[in-house]
Amino acid sequence: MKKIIRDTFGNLKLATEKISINNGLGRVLGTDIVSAMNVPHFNRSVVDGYAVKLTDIQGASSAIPGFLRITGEVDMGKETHLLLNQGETIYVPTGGMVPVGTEAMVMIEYTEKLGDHDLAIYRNAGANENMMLVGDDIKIGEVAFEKNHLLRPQDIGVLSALGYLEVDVLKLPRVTIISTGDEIIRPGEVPKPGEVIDINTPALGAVTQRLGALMISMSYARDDAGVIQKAVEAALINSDMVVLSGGSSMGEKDYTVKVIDVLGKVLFHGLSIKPGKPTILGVVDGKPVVGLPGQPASAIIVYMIMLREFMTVFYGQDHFKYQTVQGTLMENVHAAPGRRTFQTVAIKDSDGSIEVRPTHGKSGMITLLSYSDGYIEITENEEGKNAGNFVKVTLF
Ligand SMILES: Nc1nc2c(c(=O)[nH]1)N[C@H]1C(S)=C(S)[C@@H](COP(=O)(O)OP(=O)(O)OC[C@H]3O[C@@H](n4cnc5c(N)ncnc54)[C@H](O)[C@@H]3O)O[C@H]1N2
Ligand code: MOO
Repeated sequence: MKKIIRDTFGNLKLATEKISINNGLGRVLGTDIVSAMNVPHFNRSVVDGYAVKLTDIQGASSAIPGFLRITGEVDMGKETHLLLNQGETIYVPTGGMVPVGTEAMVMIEYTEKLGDHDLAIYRNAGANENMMLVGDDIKIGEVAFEKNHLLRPQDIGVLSALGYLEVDVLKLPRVTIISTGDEIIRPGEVPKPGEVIDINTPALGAVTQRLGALMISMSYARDDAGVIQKAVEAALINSDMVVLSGGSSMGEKDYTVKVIDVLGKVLFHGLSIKPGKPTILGVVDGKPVVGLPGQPASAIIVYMIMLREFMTVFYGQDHFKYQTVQGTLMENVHAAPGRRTFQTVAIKDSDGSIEVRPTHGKSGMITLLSYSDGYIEITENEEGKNAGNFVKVTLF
């Protein structure tokens, strides 16, 4: 699946848009960010203390202090034109600009004022100690971030330090989710026997959001090839990806694969995974059209796995790694032979060691996922896992 997604859609490019850096959290950079300035752009003190020449306090200690003449004080936030000469010292507050000639800063607690103009210093210092020099943080011309970098809170801080108010980011991939099925009714409606309140659209929308994409629309289609085809065509106008829920199997009224076949090309119908065997992937107008199994737990798990691959393609980087924890399996787990099994599990922290227990239920049960914390993967070549095995859990 990974390979087919990368080979077919590897060239899909998202347009960029300019946004305020204050809305940048979780967005992906559309350009390299090259620093147009040095940060800091003046030599500054990182302590409240006194500017010194190294030789003036060489060998100074609590027993034998160095004595210096105080010739001035730097004002916070102002440029200083003071000059530090041999035998002199100048007070500089934390963050203040250090005078030309300063070789180190000594913290105020290692000094003692003797009258208004004399200072005893009770320790020595190394070159540039307690100072931040021009460009120490970021140098002019330096690439602060490369294109496709995912912005975290600290990165927003870097952008602000570099003078950015706005930044170019990749547009969020737009996804339309279409739930198919004659039995599906909208959330909020009261189901008659045989009808089912839609679970998948809201849940898949939330997966979309969590993975950094945008659900632009959700719609419903009856089990009718013409209706589904029209819904897909309409969705493709404004979407980067279309997701159909239900109708992926072999039933008489399972039209997803037929519709993709008419509009474009079916890349695969069926994956050797459990759950999610009947999953479909197609391409229409160069865009992915995904057919998810209708069973809610299957649809959600398969979508989490597939969308992550698509986001890697869209954003050019694997930003959306799911978190994993390792723990000890507490019960034997059997796998479907020849299929990669995604076994849902619950985890419990027992005195610092993680206990992993399989959760059981039918893939039509949405609570199977809500009382699970994640899943373990059992490869197609394994028959299962045994109690006592150390396993990796991918968290939901
Ligand atoms: N003869 C076979 N039958 C089935 C097979 C098979 O290989 N041969 N595979 C089974 C597996 S596995 C799955 S998964 C399902 C997939 O079926 P579809 O993708 O065609 O989905 P539907 O038939 O439309 O629905 C299945 C089930 O899920 C409920 N559903 C559908 N959409 C929603 C929704 N939006 N919200 C809540 N629930 C939904 C639907 O009512 C059905 O109960 O096929 C098996 N059958
Ligand atoms: O493979 Mo279906 O997706 O078991 O529920």
